[in-house]
Amino acid sequence: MAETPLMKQYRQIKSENKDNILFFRLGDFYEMFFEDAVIVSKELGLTLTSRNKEKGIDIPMAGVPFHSAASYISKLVNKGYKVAICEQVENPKQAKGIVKREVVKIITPGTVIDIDFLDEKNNNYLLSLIIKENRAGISYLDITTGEFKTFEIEKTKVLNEVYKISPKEILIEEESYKEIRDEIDKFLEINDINYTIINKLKTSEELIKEYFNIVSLESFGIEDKLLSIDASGIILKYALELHKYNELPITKLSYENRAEYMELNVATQKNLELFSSEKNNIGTLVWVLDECKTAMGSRLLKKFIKNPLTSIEKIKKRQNDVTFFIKDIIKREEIKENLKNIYDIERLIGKIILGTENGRDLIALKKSIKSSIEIAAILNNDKIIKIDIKKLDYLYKLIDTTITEEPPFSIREGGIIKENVNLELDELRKISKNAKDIIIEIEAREREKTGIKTMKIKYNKIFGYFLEVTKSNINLVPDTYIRKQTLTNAERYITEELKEIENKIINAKDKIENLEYELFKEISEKIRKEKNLLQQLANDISYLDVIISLASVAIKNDYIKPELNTEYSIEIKEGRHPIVEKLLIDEDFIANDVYFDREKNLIILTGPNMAGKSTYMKQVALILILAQMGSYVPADYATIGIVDKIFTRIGASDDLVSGQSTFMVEMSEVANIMNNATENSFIILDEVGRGTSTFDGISIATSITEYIHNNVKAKTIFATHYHELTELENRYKTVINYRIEVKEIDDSVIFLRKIVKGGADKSYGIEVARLAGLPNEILENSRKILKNLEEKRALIEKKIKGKQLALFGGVEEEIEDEPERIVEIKEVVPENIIEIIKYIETIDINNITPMQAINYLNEIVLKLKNK
Ligand SMILES: Nc1ncnc2c1ncn2[C@@H]1O[C@H](COP(=O)(O)OP(=O)(O)OP(=O)(O)O)[C@@H](O)[C@H]1O
Repeated sequence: MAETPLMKQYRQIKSENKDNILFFRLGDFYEMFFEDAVIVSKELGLTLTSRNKEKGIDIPMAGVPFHSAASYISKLVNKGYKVAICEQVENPKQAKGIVKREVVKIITPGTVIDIDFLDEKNNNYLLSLIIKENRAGISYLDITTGEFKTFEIEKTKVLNEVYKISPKEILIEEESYKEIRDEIDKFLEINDINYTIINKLKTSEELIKEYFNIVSLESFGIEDKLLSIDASGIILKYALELHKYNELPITKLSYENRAEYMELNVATQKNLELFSSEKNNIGTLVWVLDECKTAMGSRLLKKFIKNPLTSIEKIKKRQNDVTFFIKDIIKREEIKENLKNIYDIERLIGKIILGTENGRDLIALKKSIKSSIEIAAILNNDKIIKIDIKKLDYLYKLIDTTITEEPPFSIREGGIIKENVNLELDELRKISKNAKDIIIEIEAREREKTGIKTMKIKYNKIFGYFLEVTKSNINLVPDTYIRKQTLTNAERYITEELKEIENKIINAKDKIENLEYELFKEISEKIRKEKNLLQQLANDISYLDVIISLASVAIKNDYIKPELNTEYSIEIKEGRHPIVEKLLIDEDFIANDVYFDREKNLIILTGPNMAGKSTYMKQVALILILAQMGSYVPADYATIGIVDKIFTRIGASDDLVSGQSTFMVEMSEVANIMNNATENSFIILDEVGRGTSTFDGISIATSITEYIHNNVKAKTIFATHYHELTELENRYKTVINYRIEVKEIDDSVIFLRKIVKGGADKSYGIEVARLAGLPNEILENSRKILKNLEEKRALIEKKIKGKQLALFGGVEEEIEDEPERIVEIKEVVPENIIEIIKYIETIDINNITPMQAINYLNEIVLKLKNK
């Protein structure tokens, strides 16, 4: 069979939407064909059918009903697909030939506007990226709230910033993509972010000016930021095209100076468990801090957490606001009650601008405005937020006097507009309301006239209103009645008068619906005019919500106000880990101090597995983040010199995904830290060097510590199993040893969780194994082996030390010209230690040089490898 006109139309539209799944409107359904049908049937579990054969081949087809399409679309978009919605754009009854169809919008993961399908506590960002030489321009937009920001940074920091923003979709300029393809491909895959490669715009500046109706970019502070201009142009064009140049809720573009925020790289953001990309945030910092009453507040709180400040004035402003609400319990609690009644104003105003609002949205807005006005009254002269009450009051009254309290979901149904708003509407309503009375009147009159006492006026969908007369009375029916239907016991008639009334009722209903729709849109338009005010209100309310949440959390968890300054030193007394302390059920959290100044800035932390080393280090980092975001902190006392960056090297969580060896990942992260940390940074190193053999590990750990001491000078905590590292305290003035105290009773250890001065002398691995439930037999055997090993090791160490043959430091210095030899000593796994010891013991250790010792070790390794 030849191609039908409909399929011809389909093909034409599909050819312009190759990258999108085409939802093709056919009556009450959206149909997908060919490849699209196969994809959606798989992704949405729809039945795959087929349409009349074309050239002898079945056309695969799948469809969803129009009224429930939104949830299907959102599922597809969440899976990363782009969906083009193709509608019938003329009335099928009036169409000559095939109905005209057009794509009216395209929905992509970063441009979803249907907020019912978005997570309310997370922004839905679209981000654009452009790179030139070693600089990058980034813009990001949440189309549901209108937030549109841009900044420029060094190219090396792109991924850190993108991870902070966590966009749903990225637009990457073509040349830029080529440049960073290797890094970004992996990153996008791991973090499940969709991307589109996009051409640079030649007219970014013009587009921005035209969209915002401004003559110069100066008002946005980006007149000389060429990369930002290009990145913003890309986003704006993309969003406008997808929404077919309808008005978007974007009212301004702001330039962000990223240097005002603490730098946190991707690994650090993950390691510190600030937030989770999942909905479930349990065990994260957000989980502890989020007592916000509004979704807007929760979204802003996440931004605070990801972006601790570095400017002391700005931190203090927030801190003072938190303090205000800690002190004024009455205002705090009263405002909280009001916040509970505030809806997502940010997204409501977005809907109004996009034209997707309904009556319920206006009622939600009204209630939110009412509570906001009450909040303003409670705050009175306390200048925490600056709301223009007069204008808000006008908007409140506008909605209150016009929109019914419980409007229907659809704005086409009527029942939205109150009485006394519009004369014509009231008249029409009267007609429709009176219709029933008129019908009753007619019934009475006709009974009287004909003498048929049992005659009734009834209604059904086919005939509308009709008169029903029982068979026994048929002879009394006048000629003017028009017979419509015969039943067993009765006849049904209509009259001219009844038809007339019926038309009036139907007409009135249509007119009411149309008029209500028009009036509704007029009211929306008036609200839309105040979008700047409402966006400002949304900002103020979210800020207030976050500040009050921080105050409530501080009180509930017994936090204190940290002192902040621009000095180098940090002192925290009785600090606690904000998350772990909340997760402990049977145990109390043991608080610990930390102290850094220029004289002592490098802590070597030893202690058994599971004693609490990671907890301690992370708690220091988290307290810094809390302090610099303006929050109170879990401690008894804290004075904090502001830090510019926090770095962490912890664990091996990413290794599985990236495909690199654990050691490689570890070393590249350490390299990144060494290259980027400044003396104002704070560094956590957990077990660095563990990814390779003991000997290499110790050498590398040692030289890292030395490098930090000599060059970086950042405040650092280095947790390690290598007690050998504790010797550095003797060599370097700024190094200080701490350990986590344990108490040994017979064969078991009790973790005291207290940090004390000095290094640990063993690692208690077997004890931890016992706690983990390893069978006794294995434990006993391990203890014997360990004892044996320790004796031999002590013996060898004595011999080696006697000849300045320490396995680090000394050796390193002597073989400096051949550093690669150290690296060769790999893969010496603990099980092989006995063999190594045996081998070493055959050597006359008193008569060899350090170089020879290294050579011997290499030989051993080779032997073991070849075994
Ligand atoms: N200060 C503390 N007070 C109470 N419990 C603590 C404290 N610190 C740690 N813990 C508990 O001990 C557990 C282990 O702590 P952590 O992971 O910090 O140990 P670790 O020394 O880093 O271990 P490993 O070396 O095996 O990584 C925590 O999950 C927590 O339950």
